Amino acid sequence: MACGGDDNKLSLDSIRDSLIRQEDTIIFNIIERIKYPTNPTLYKQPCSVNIPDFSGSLFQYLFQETEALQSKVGRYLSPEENPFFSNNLPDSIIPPTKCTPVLHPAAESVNVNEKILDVYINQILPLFCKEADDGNFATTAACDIHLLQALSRRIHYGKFVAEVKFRDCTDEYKPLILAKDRDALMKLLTFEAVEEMVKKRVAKKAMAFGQEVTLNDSTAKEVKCKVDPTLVSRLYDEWVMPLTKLVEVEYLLRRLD
Ligand SMILES: C=C(O[C@@H]1C=C(C(=O)O)C=C[C@H]1O)C(=O)O
Repeated sequence: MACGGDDNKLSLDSIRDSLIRQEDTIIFNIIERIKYPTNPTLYKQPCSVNIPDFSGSLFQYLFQETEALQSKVGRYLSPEENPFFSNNLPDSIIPPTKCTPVLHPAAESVNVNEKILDVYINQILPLFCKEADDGNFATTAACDIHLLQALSRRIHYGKFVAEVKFRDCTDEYKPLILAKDRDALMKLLTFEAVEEMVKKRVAKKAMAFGQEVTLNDSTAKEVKCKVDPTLVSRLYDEWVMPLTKLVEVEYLLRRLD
């Protein structure tokens, strides 16, 4: 999706297919993260160890350093990737690929990662994980980073969704953008039937991906699931879809700049 070239390739169906595939990544990453408890010490600011020139949490330190390294090898040249810590990110040593951009240039200024991080630490982790510290901080942070990057990619995909919706129905979107009418934009871009399907599908996937696989069916005990499917459905209902729609609105408001 990063490169355009042939505008006809950009369709709501192909973008929705990508969102469906991204569900798999998110659910597998949740299953990995919830092997560990919340580990609140990891997110405590300032952290208990002394890190020169750094006053944030151990998690922030690990995440910031991970992003800096990934930035050097071009991660944030992709319009699908949005950094959590954009201050002082090092330049890429890899040159950008030459392609026609799909998104309006103002897309770069839409970034809701601060909100994602806040909701993740304060609401999502306590919902999915046992409240405790087990000391596995580096491994837990590695799982967090994978999951947060997958959530961020999915949520910021709202920019592509909004671009296609705008191209498909420009006459309907234009007056609402000019009037800066957030509520009407939100209403126009919302497809409730699609959202209902998403909630049902992610619950079904959570059930399938979280199953214990045994070789001998006759000795299999009652089906145990590694992640509660209703929680995955709730994650999408309360945070993933609302934040995707927020990104859509923010992008559309800048679409005519
Ligand atoms: C992403 C879309 O826009 C909105 C957000 C959705 C989502 O985050 O899954 C689903 C339907 C729409 O209300 C879409 O139309 O597919």
